[in-house]
Amino acid sequence: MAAPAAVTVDRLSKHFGQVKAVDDLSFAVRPGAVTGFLGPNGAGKTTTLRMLLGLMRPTSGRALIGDQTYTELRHPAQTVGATLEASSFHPGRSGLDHLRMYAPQVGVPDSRCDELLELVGLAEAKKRRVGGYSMGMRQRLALAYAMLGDPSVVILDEPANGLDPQGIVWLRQLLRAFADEGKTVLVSSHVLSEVQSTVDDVVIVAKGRLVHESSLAGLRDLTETTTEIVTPTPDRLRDLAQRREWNLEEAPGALRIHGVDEATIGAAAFADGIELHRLADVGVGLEEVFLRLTGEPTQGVGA
Ligand SMILES: Nc1ncnc2c1ncn2[C@@H]1O[C@H](COP(=O)(O)OP(=O)(O)OP(=O)(O)O)[C@@H](O)[C@H]1O
Repeated sequence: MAAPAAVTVDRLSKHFGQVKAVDDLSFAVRPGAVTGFLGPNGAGKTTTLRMLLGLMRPTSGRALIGDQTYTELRHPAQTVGATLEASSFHPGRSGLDHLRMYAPQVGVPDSRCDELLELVGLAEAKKRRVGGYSMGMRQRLALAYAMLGDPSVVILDEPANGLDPQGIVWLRQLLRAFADEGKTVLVSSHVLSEVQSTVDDVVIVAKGRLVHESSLAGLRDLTETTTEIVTPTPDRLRDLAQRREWNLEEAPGALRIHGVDEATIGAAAFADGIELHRLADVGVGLEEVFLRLTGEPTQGVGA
């Protein structure tokens, strides 16, 4: 039997006057995996996370950690760690002071603060004032803050913001390690490419509503491989496609083969001595699938 969902959003809505920031949204997030919470700017991600963390009351519906709302949790810091407010640190205080002030509330010793600052790569900067931290350093501090109580659910709002490429690789490994420990990891982003090598599952929202929920593999199933070929000897290519049982389609001045990539077609054409003047991937990639789902205009593809 699958483990019960660690985060459940159930028919959740939040309206600000006429604006339906979150509109009858339902999804579930499982433990032991990294889930991407994705959608364009203004899709309602932060509003959803704020309701999940008890920072905002829903207009209707429920946002649950386990089977409780955040405000019902007996040990919130040990249950959920979040980085919603990465910019709200006091500029005059050091990173270490921030964690030390919070440690007694969470019930952990000061030594845990040093350990965590080491884990997030801030050991050398821990005594510097946060006002002098870069955006990426603040993200790292926010992560240390979230992890202080060793929570089983980790909720991160755009955690890659401000991180350099090495920082992004580091973050990916850290999130993977959390998931491998059995933690529930929910990470929001407005860019699929930023998280696609990190996440196991995706929850995609647009205009406050759910537009897709599946594994990343399930999202990949919506992609289409189509290769366009221009050759001076199209009959020979038609013959090759027939022998290989490829799905070939006639296009103006070109041939298109569905479900077979450029490398496979190029190699087969080369083996048969067929001259090619063009061999191009014209399919629908993961990013395009995401843009279509979220209703963003895409170039050259009917959305
Ligand atoms: N306190 C508020 N008062 C009025 N409208 C709000 C408030 N908070 C959010 N909104 C509106 O709700 C919608 C969803 O905003 P939200 O910040 O949740 O989106 P998001 O998906 O997190 O976007 P981004 O990726 O830009 O952070 C937007 O139209 C936003 O303007």
